[in-house]
Amino acid sequence: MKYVIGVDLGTSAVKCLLVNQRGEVVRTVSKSLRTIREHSGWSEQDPEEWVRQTLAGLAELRASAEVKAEEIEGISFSGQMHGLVLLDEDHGVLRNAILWNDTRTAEECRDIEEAVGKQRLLAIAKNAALEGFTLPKILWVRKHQPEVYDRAAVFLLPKDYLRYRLTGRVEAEISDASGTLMLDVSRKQWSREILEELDLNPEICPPLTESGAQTGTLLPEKARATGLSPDIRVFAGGADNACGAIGAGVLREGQTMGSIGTSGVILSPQDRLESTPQGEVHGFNHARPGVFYFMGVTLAAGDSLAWAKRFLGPNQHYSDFLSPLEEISPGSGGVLFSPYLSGERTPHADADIRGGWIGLDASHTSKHLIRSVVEGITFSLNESVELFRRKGKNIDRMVAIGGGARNHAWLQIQADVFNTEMVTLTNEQGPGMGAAMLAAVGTGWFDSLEECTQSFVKTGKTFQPDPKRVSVYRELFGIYQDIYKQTRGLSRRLKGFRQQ
Ligand SMILES: Nc1ncnc2c1ncn2[C@@H]1O[C@H](COP(=O)(O)OP(=O)(O)O)[C@@H](O)[C@H]1O
Ligand SMILES: O=C(CO)[C@@H](O)[C@H](O)COP(=O)(O)O
Repeated sequence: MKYVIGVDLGTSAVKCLLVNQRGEVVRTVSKSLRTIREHSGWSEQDPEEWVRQTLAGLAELRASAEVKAEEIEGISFSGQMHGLVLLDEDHGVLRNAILWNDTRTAEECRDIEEAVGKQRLLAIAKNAALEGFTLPKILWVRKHQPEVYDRAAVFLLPKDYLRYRLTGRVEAEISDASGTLMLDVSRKQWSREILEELDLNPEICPPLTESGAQTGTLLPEKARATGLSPDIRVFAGGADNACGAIGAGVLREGQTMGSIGTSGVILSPQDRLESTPQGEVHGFNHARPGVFYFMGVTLAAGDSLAWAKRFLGPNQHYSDFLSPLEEISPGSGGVLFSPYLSGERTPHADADIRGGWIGLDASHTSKHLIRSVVEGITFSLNESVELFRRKGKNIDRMVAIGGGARNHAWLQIQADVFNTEMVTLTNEQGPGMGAAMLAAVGTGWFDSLEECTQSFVKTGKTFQPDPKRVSVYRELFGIYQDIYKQTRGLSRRLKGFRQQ
């Protein structure tokens, strides 16, 4: 039997999957990652920890599976998007990586809009200037840490850095590069225009590579450290959401994926990419060549649930913690939760908004709070679903992936709130599966991702919307939508009191 490995560098963990030629996941190893939050709105990780945990994960994967090193033919990567890793001339890391959910760069976003122009930015980069993207992070470092910036020779995105450390090759993969705000997304080239307007040296941008391209083999010392063959072929990989979509078989216009991981994502492929007038949804290059996708993001989706679990059920497994989903009725007894723990992206690109519960009374228990958190996360994602529908997309079937797809009661809530059929996968492994599929196609097992999908992607249970609950949720969603409008001013007034 032959095998490939998919590595997903997520936010909470790096996950390594060993997949055989039938698309069966033979082994998985997950190694947790620490996020550093020094100030409110900041979010960083240590790139060295990514490398250490990945090497440990790969070594464990190799040791626990009864396969010969030479049977593993390829490896590829998926990664959390947008994060900034700055390297010096010798490719040493200059500071902690600034992550996708770090919102310190509101000022730099306004600087970008002023220098490039909002409409021109949308025309080239297909996205509005948002705090999470890479370009404003580079400008923040230039402004606030000039001594670091002056030594910066090149930047890399998280999984591209990880791949560099395993292969020695410095390259930026296209689907991830489209999340930097520096790529001319249609042309698949770094945008000289954007870089020039912001007075950035184009050399800071690494050479580009396609998602399915081979980017070398493992460095001998990394092969020794992991027990893998130094001849294993390494393929570039993709942004985690692009890889999540590949793993879910979401490759074509007309299909939709709903992912609830640390963040929450609604993603739908596009043959052509016209930006929305104000960039309300993101537009990126898919890891399938020639295809793009629209995407809406809830910054703290699973993250909100994980936060609530820390004090409402720290020692419980998620299956027990989420038992109130079976016991409490839709609407959580009149309690609504807004999941703006890290600010928000879609549809309110607002770094200052903060979340909360509304409607509490003395009869409520922790069960109501837990259900309301799940409903609030789902309402927030429904804002993206509604935006897509307003853009003319027909969403009557959605493939569910990520941690949020592991709970049947939550999947039913998603079907009822989104008013769409929710489909699960029998071998759901998140973006790591998409990375493994890029390696499977790269090694020549299949002629195309479509062919690989037919053999690897297996759908499981489906959840149908219930018309009664759909109508209850429609009414609640209207109230939920008002929370943003009614609390925006309050969040701004509270800003000065946040932990700085
Ligand atoms: N069994 C479960 N049921 C429902 N939600 C879960 C479950 N396990 C994890 N989650 C949620 O999924 C999130 C992690 O999602 P995952 O896709 O594994 O991670 P990441 O975003 O880091 O790639 C957690 O924060 C949690 O909110
Ligand atoms: O910022 C985005 C997408 O624009 C996030 O989706 C990140 O890509 C992180 O993903 P997870 O760790 O939640 O998988």
